[in-house]
Amino acid sequence: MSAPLLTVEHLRATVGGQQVVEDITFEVPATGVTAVLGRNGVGKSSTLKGIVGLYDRTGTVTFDGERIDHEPTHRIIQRGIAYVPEDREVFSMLTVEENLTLAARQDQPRWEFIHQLFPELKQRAQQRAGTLSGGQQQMVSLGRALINDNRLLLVDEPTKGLAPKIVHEVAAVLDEAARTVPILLVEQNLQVINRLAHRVVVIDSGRVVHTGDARELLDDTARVQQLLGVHGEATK
Ligand SMILES: Nc1ncnc2c1ncn2[C@@H]1O[C@H](COP(=O)(O)OP(=O)(O)OP(=O)(O)O)[C@@H](O)[C@H]1O
Repeated sequence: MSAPLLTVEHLRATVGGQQVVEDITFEVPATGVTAVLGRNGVGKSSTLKGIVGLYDRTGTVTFDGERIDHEPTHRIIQRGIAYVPEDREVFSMLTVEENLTLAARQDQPRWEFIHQLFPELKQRAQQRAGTLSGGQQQMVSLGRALINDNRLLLVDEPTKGLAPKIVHEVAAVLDEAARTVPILLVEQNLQVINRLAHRVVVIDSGRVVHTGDARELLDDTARVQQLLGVHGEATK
């Protein structure tokens, strides 16, 4: 693996006094998709929130050689780490275009890239985001991250609750985006992992229990069953 872009060491996170991440250590390379896997409630989302400072955390997080674990979230975002939350936070009363414009931090928002990735968002530019389908809102949410020239994307369960056809579309967008920016992806759908992920980090009870090549893990159905409690065929 080339030099990591993000290094997480002994990350521990708490929210409301409750410990939600025990002791997480892993690296994210500077290219490709690194998937965070694990059963429900093991601390995947909390790990992303700890990295971007949305939950109180201790431990060391290094981004491109610099410590970011004491920085506030807005400073981390300014460094070029985009965070796409699980619940598709869009401003429902604002239009698609307004949602995207508000997210643009840089002098030259990447409108062309966004419209190429999401032709539908161009057609629906004047529609209020709250009236979009779940899949379309997910596209807005991803668009809000991709409109900036970010250096790393943290994406939390982007296909959750979406119809299979839309899951496929979201995966296609992430696949395309991953050619331009590395992605740390929390995802439960193993077909999506199979399509996108190069490396995997498996969490159980707030700790990392496996890291390695995505294909190697997915080809080992017994190990998938052991680590994730799902049948290996779910990856096909
Ligand atoms: N804001 C919060 N308040 C209280 N408990 C929380 C909060 N966030 C997370 N937790 C708890 O921390 C644990 C880990 O949650 P987290 O959402 O990180 O897991 P996850 O692996 O992402 O799960 P899922 O796959 O179900 O989204 C769970 O027991 C959860 O209930």
